[in-house]
Amino acid sequence: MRIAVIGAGTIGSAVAKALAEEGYGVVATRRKVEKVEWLENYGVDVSNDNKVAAEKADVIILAVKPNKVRKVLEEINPAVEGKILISFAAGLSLNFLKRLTAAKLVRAMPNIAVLVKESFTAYTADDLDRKEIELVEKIFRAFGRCVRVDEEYMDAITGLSGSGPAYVSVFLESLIYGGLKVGLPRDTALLAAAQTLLGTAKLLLETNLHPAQIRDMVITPGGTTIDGIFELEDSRFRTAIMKAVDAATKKSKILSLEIK
Ligand SMILES: NC(=O)C1=CN([C@@H]2O[C@H](COP(=O)(O)OP(=O)(O)OC[C@H]3O[C@@H](n4cnc5c(N)ncnc54)[C@H](O)[C@@H]3O)[C@@H](O)[C@H]2O)C=CC1
Ligand SMILES: O=C(O)[C@@H]1CCC=N1
Repeated sequence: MRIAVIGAGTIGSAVAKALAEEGYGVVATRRKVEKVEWLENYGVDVSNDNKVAAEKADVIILAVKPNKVRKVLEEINPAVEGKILISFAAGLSLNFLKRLTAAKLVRAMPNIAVLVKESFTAYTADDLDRKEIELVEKIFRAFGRCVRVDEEYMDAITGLSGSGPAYVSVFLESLIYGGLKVGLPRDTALLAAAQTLLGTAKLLLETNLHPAQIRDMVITPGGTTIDGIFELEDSRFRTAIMKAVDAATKKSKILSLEIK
């Protein structure tokens, strides 16, 4: 099984590395190939020839920015005809992609936690049989969890889990700042914030507890936490997060309209 990752930038190079570590034969392409030579240390072949990379691959992962997709597909067609092509491009629908290629299309949205093999990857596909879906899911599971969704949810997934690590990082940074404000050493504040996030996520995933239940377990009546929660509510923290997901989802919905 040979996989070509076309466009080894931030997400593409993370995926190429993860797949090579899981034993796949991987070629990663980028125009300035010297910027991805470090991937060779992980067993990834690197190239600036998209066409040859696609020709030699069984599965193609397209990890260029949405506005480069048309140009790259013009270049790698017909080498991808009938092969599985997984697009990571935000906002580009299966129908949009179908007009550009005769590959068997998968529209997928991973996130940057690919780097530690903890991505949440949602995907949608129309034309793949059961064996091909199994193959695609095996690829996604090499760098985290995956879920198949109806295409109508892909923009919302983009706004939530695709962009999510950025929001969570802002939250983490804010927790760290809070720790610094009340006098914690930097390294202690960072570890306290990150481990608290990790532990809470694990608690949620490993039990059937709803976040509201976890919140209530932490709030001792008349204790310390409720004073912190009061400030979050007063600052409309939840509204801010909901607005972030909503805005990124809307952007995903209009992205393909902006692309010629
Ligand atoms: N960064 C992220 O966390 C996520 C990004 N995505 C999607 O992945 C795609 C890439 O995003 P990023 O990695 O953030 O962008 P990026 O800009 O870091 O990576 C794109 C790479 O493609 C390369 N490239 C451009 N034209 C090329 C060509 N003709 N041939 C070969 N390589 C070419 C660029 O040099 C660049 O290294 C986008 O479509 C984005 O929507 C999806 C999920 C998460
Ligand atoms: O910001 C972006 O457009 C990409 C898609 C999801 C995460 N990064």
